[in-house]
Amino acid sequence: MHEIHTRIMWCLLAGGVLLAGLVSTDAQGVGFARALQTWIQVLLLLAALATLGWGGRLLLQGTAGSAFMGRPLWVCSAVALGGFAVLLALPLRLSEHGSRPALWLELAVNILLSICLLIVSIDLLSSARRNSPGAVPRASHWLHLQSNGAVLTALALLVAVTAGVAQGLVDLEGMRRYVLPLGMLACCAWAALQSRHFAGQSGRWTVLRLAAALAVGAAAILLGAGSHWAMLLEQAAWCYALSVLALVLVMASLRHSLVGWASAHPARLQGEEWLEQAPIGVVRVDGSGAIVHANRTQLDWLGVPSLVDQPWTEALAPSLRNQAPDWLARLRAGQSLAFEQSMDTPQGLRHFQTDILVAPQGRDAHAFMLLSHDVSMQKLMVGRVQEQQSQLVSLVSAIPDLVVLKGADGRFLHCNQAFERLVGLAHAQIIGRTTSDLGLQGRMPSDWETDLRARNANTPVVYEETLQFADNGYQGRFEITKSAIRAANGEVTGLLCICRDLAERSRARKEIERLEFFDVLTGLPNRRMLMDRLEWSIIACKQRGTYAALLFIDLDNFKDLNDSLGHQKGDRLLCEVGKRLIASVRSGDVVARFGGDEFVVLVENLGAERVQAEAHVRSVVEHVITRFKQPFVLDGQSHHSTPSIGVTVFGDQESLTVQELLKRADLAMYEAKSAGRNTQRFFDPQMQAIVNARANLESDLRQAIHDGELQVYYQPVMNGSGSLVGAEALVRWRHPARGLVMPIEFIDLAEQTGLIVDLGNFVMRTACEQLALWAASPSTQALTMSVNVSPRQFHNQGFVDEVLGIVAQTGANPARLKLELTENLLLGDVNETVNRMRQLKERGVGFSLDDFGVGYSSLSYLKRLPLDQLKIDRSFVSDVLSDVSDAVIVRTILALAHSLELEVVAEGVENSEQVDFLVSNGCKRFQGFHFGRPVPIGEFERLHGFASFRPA
Ligand SMILES: Nc1nc2c(ncn2[C@@H]2O[C@@H]3COP(=O)(O)O[C@H]4[C@@H](O)[C@H](n5cnc6c(=O)[nH]c(N)nc65)O[C@@H]4COP(=O)(O)O[C@H]3[C@H]2O)c(=O)[nH]1
Repeated sequence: MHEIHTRIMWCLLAGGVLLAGLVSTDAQGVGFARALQTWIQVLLLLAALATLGWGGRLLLQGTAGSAFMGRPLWVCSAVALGGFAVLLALPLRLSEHGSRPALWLELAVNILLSICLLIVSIDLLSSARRNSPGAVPRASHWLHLQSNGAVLTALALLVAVTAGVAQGLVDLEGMRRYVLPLGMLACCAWAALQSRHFAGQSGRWTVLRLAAALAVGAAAILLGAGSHWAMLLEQAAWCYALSVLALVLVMASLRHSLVGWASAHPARLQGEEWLEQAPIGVVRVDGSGAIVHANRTQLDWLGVPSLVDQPWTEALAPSLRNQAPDWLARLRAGQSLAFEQSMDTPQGLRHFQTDILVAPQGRDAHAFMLLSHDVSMQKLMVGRVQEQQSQLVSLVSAIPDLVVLKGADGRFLHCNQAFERLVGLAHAQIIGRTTSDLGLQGRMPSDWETDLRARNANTPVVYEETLQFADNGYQGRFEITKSAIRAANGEVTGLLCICRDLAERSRARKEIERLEFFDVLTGLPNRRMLMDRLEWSIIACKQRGTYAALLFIDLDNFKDLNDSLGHQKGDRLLCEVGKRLIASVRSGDVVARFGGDEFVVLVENLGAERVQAEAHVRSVVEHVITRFKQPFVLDGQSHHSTPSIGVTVFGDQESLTVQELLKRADLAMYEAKSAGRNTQRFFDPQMQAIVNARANLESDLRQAIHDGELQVYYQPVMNGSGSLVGAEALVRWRHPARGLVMPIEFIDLAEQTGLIVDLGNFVMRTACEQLALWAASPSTQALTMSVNVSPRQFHNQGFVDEVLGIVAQTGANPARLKLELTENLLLGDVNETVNRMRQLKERGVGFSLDDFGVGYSSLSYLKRLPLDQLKIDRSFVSDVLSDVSDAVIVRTILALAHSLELEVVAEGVENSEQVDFLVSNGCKRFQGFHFGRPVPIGEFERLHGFASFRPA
C-alpha cells in the first residue's frame, strides 16, 4: 500500500509538471507557466508545513530531535514568512512579469523555502539517526554538528547575499539564475542522499530521479540565455526537483514515524536500546516483508552478523517457511500470530515461542515485529515433568491397591485401573466428577464423611471398609488411607486416597515369606530356612540334652542325567526326590533343598543316648536308600538315581556352629561318594583329620613345586635278552621333614587341585633333557623314555603345545618319547582325546596305555587310539604263576596286543619265573624290581654301565 501511494503521488506530480510544460507552450505561455511555478511553490510550502506538522506532533509528544527542539520558533516564523512572501508575490507575478520588487520577493521566497526545507530535512535525519536502534552516539553528534553547521552556513550565505545585493555588489538576476539554483542543487542533493536512510529501498531511485531532474535544470540554467524554452525547462526542473525533495521528506517523515513509532516516547526509545541486549529476539519487518532490524540476541541465535534487508522468513525455522505466505496474509489482515519453532542454532537445537505483532493502525499498516523467547529449558523441564508424570501414572496404575486423587472440590483428578474396576467405569468417565456425580455413595458409604475428616486432620485418616468390585463382584475388606494434600500456605489442594485389600495383603505376606524361606522348584524349605532351624535345633539339643542328626544328600551323577535328559526332566527328578525324602522321615523333621542336587534332612528328637540316636538315624538313612531303589518315572520313562549320604549326629558337643555341622555332614557325604556312591558315611573325627592333612599336603606340595623339591627317578625297561631298552620317569618328592615321599601319596591330590599340570611339566622337561643327553652317545641313543601323563594334565588346554615346546626346547627325539596314559583318561571326550594324540603322533611322539586290564577297557577304543604299547598292570603279573585267571588275562592281553600289532610291557616283574612265563607267552619288554628299582639318574647310569651324561 505504501508503495502504491508513493507511485500515485509520483504520477500526479509528473503529470502536473507535464501539464505545466504543455500549458507553458500555450499561446499565453510564459505568464501562465510562471503562475504555475508559483502555485507549485505554494504547494511545496504546504508540504513543508505538513512535514513541520509531523515535527510539531513529535514536539507535542516530547520526542522530536534536538534540532527541532532548539529552533521551533524561528523555523515556524521562517516558514510563515515564506508563505506570506509567496502570497504577496503571487499577484505581482500574475500582474507584472519581471518587475524588481517581484524578483526580490521571489528571491526571498526561494531562500526561505530552501532554508526551511534544509532545516526540516536535517532535523528529520538527525532525529531518525538518533532514534534508530544501534545508532552510535558519536555519529549522532556528528550529524548534529553537520546540521548546525549547515544552518549556520545557510544563514551566513543569506546575510552575505542580502548585504551584497543591498550594496549593489551582487547581480540579483545573475544570482537568481546561477548561484541560487546551484546552492539549491547542492542542498537538494545532500538532502536526497541522506533521505535514503529513511526512504528505504526506494531511496536510491529517488536520488537518481532527483539528480536527473537537477541535471536538466542545471543544464537549462547554464545554457539559458533567457530563451523562452530554456526558461521553461528551468522552471520545469525546479518544479520537479523541489517537488521530489518535498515528497521525499514527507514520505520519509511518514515512514520514519511509522517504522520507528516506538520512538514517540522517551521510555520507548530507551526500551529499544534495552531490547538490543534483552534475552528475547526482536525482528522488525517493513511492509514489503524485508527485515529492517534484528536485535543482537536474535542474531546470536541465528549465528548471522546481520538480517537487514533479508526476507522476514529468515527469522523462521526452515520447516515453517512454507506457511509464510498464509501467515503474511493473516498479518496483513491485522491478525497477530503466536507459534513455537525449533531451530538449529550454533548452540544446538533450541526451541522458541514466537509472537508476531502487527503495527498499530495508522502507521505502516503492513509492518510487523517478531518477538521470540527461548523456551528450550522450559520445554526440557516440561518434557521431564511429563515423562515423570507418565512414569508415575504407569506406576500408580500398576499398583494393585486402589489409588485415587481428588481435587479440593472433591472431583476426581486421577485414579488407577484398580479403582476403575471397583466403580466399573472408564477413566474418562470418572475424571472431573464427584462421588455423588457417579452415584458411588452406596459403593463407598463413608467417602464423603472421611474426605471431610482428612481435610481437617494433619495426619492421614485410616479406616476399614468393605468394598465390592463392580467388574467381577469381588467383595473384600479394605484398609483405606486418606491424606490431605496441602499447598505451602496450608490450604488443602487435594486428597489422596489409597485402598488396600487386607486379604490380598496377607496373601502377599505369605508369598513373600514363601519366596524368602522356601525353594521355588520343590517347595521345600531353602538353605536360609534350614540354617534358622538348625540354629534352633542346636540350642534345643543343648537345653533338652537330646540328640539330632543332619543328613547331607547328594544325587549321584545328577549332572550327567540333567545334561542327557534335559533340564526340565532334571527339575522333575529333583521334585520327586524331595517327595521321597519327605516320605522317608517323620512329619516333624525338616527336609530342605540346599542347592542344585543337594538336599539336607534334619532329624530331631533322637533321644538322650548317642548309640540309640545313631541307630535311629541309620534306619532313616537306609529308608532313604531303599526308597531310591525304586525308579523315578519322568514323563512315562523310568530313571534310576542313587544318593550319597553323609551323616553327622550332634547334641553333646559344646559350641558347635551351624557351619561346622554342615561341613561335617558334607565331608561324610564326600566319603560316601569316594566309597563308590549310593551309600552312606557317618562323620568321625578321623575324617576331619584326613581333610586337614590333605589341606596341609596341598600347601606343602605347592611350595615343593615352587622350591624345586621334586626329583625324577628312572626305572629300567628291559627286553627278553636282558638288555636295557628304555626307562620310565617316576616323580619323587624330597620333603625337608618327611624325607622321600612316594607319588601314591600326592599324585591324586595334585590331580584334584590342578597342581598336576606344573608337576607333569617338570617331569616331562627333566625326562626330555635326559633323553637329549642320551642321544649324544651311541650306547644310549636308542633308549626310550616313558613319562606318565595324568587325565587332568592331558585334558589341560595347551597340553599338545606344551609337550611339543618342551621337545623342541630340550632337543629330545620325539620318536624316543612315550607318553603313558591311563584308561580313565578315556572317560572324557574320546574324539578330543584321539585328536590330541594324533597331533602329537604326527610329530613322532609314541603312546602307551598304562595299567592295562584294571580299568575301563574297551576294545573299540583300543582300535581307535593311535597307541604303540600296552603295559600289563603289575597286579596281573605278580600272581601270574599262582592265579590261573591272572595267567589267562596276561595271555589274552599278549594275544590281543599281538593281533593289534602293539608292543607289550609287563610291569611289576619281580622274579625270573615270571620272566620265563611272560617270555614263553610272547612278551618282549619287562619292567620290575627284578631288573631294577626306580633310582636317581646318576645311580641309573652307574647301574647300567654307562658314563653320566649330566653336565658337570
Ligand atoms: N611292587 C612293585 N612295584 C613296582 C615294581 N616295578 C615297578 N613298580 C612300581 O610301579 C609303579 C609303576 O608306575 P605306574 O604304573 O605308572 O604308576 C605310577 C604312576 O601312575 C604315578 N606316577 C609316578 N610318577 C608320575 C608322574 O611323574 N606323573 C604322573 N602323572 N603320575 C606318576 O604314580 C604311580 C606309582 O609310582 P611309583 O610309586 O613310582 O611306582 C611305580 C614303580 O615303582 C615291582 O616289581 N613291584
